[in-house]
Amino acid sequence: MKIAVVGTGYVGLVTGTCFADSGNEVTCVDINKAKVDALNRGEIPIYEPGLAELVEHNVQAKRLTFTTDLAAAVKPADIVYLAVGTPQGSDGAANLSALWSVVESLAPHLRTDAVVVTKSTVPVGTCARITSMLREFTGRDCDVASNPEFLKEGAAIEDFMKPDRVVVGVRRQEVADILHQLYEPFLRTEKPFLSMSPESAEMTKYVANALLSTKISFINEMANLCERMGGDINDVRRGIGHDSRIGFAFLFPGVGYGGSCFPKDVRALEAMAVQHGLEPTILRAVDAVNERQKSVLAQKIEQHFHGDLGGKTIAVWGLAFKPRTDDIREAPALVLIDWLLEKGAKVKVHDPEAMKNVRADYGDKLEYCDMRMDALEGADALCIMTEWKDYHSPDFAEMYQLLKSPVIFDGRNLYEPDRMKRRGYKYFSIGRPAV
Ligand SMILES: NC(=O)C1=CN([C@@H]2O[C@H](COP(=O)(O)OP(=O)(O)OC[C@H]3O[C@@H](n4cnc5c(N)ncnc54)[C@H](O)[C@@H]3O)[C@@H](O)[C@H]2O)C=CC1
Ligand SMILES: O=C(O)[C@H]1O[C@H](OP(=O)(O)OP(=O)(O)OC[C@H]2O[C@@H](n3ccc(=O)[nH]c3=O)[C@H](O)[C@@H]2O)[C@H](O)[C@@H](O)[C@@H]1O
Repeated sequence: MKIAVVGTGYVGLVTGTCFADSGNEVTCVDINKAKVDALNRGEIPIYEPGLAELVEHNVQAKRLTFTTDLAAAVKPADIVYLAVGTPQGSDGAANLSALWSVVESLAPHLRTDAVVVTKSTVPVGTCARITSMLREFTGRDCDVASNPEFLKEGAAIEDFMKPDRVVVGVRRQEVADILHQLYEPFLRTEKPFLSMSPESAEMTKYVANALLSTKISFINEMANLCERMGGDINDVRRGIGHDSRIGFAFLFPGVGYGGSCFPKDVRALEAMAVQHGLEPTILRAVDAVNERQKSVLAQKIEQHFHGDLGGKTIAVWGLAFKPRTDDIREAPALVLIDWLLEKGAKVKVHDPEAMKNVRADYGDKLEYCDMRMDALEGADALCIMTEWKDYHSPDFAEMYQLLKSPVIFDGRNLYEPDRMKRRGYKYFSIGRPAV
């Protein structure tokens, strides 16, 4: 099939590349010329494991191209995927301005039998609105479908190639058949292809992200409670997770969820509820708990240093909102760093992939260390904000020598408190006793 993917960000680039890899002819379109030029030079604008190799392979096979020319990409396309950003607007609802502008621009170039598919996360009713916009612009009924994406950054290729399920929202069975054919190569392990109305598909995406966010906020609240009552959330996590009704996934306590999706999607769903006259009690609580959780390490640091951080040097390991990505959108590490700078601390940072993005925002306000151990030299404490594999088994004796005082604030519970105590550290983590 000939496919146009509009919006070549995390989702658009992965979607386009994976569809090209399964034999389709894909043109990825973006409004950002610098990004398209970079892709045409063979440079990948984001860090996502395995993506660079897959892009290169499919470009060489002449199945994957990049352009800023929307008309040229749309004209021959059997399917036009929309994967532009849908960021949070000032009122909390999703801002769909990029999407509307794309729909208007592509309408004159759409083949009469083409299918337009939303891959972006869009509020319930968006497919219906695109359908009426296209009717207005083209004078005919066009097929518009929803196909929400469930990939995780850092595992995007794997998630796309081996999805737990594929969800499509369609008005006609013929459109479901076309999308089923497109996805068949990815469903060979008998994973379900679920066809429903566009409204249900759009809602499915928000409900999935909201439920995952709820699990995280729930375990974080329980972790904070454990700490005050003398329990250990790790033991509690194990204690509940073996119950097959509960399970272990997404119940790791930490410094709050970040990223470009959970925070905005919870708020967008909240906004939809309010628009429809429903009080989103749980969603508001999930968001509020998460905002509070981003400052739990700051509270521990403040207490330890008796509120005086002026002249102190703090090392921060992990800047990305999660491991295996360079994405720093809504990263909890940045909330901590802003607070440390405000308190007058000197901040030394390390991250395996995200330092370039942080440097673009913070410039010389921070000291950037290419090696994780360099960040520790002369530091009064180390804060761990992202659970990169690089931080799981460091040389604790060497760290002890490098740090000015052996104090660790671990926002991801990477180490065993008792062992840290034996190694001579003062060790604070989430939902476990400080030692
Ligand atoms: N990042 C993720 O892991 C996931 C994101 N999503 C959803 O996918 C959508 C896209 O997210 P990301 O890829 O992360 O966003 P992104 O910000 O990385 O990429 C969006 C791209 O769209 C381009 N764009 C904006 N206006 C355009 C226009 N008029 N014409 C052509 N291109 C245009 C931008 O230049 C940018 O390259 C969002 O709705 C998001 O909620 C869904 C699942 C996972
Ligand atoms: O809509 C989206 O954009 C995507 O959002 C999330 O994916 P992503 O944000 O890339 O990463 P996650 O692995 O879900 O992590 C999100 C945040 O939750 C945090 N988290 C995750 C799991 C956990 O147990 N505890 C926890 O604090 C992570 O540290 C991270 O900050 C969802 O997992 C994807 O299914 C979805 O497609």
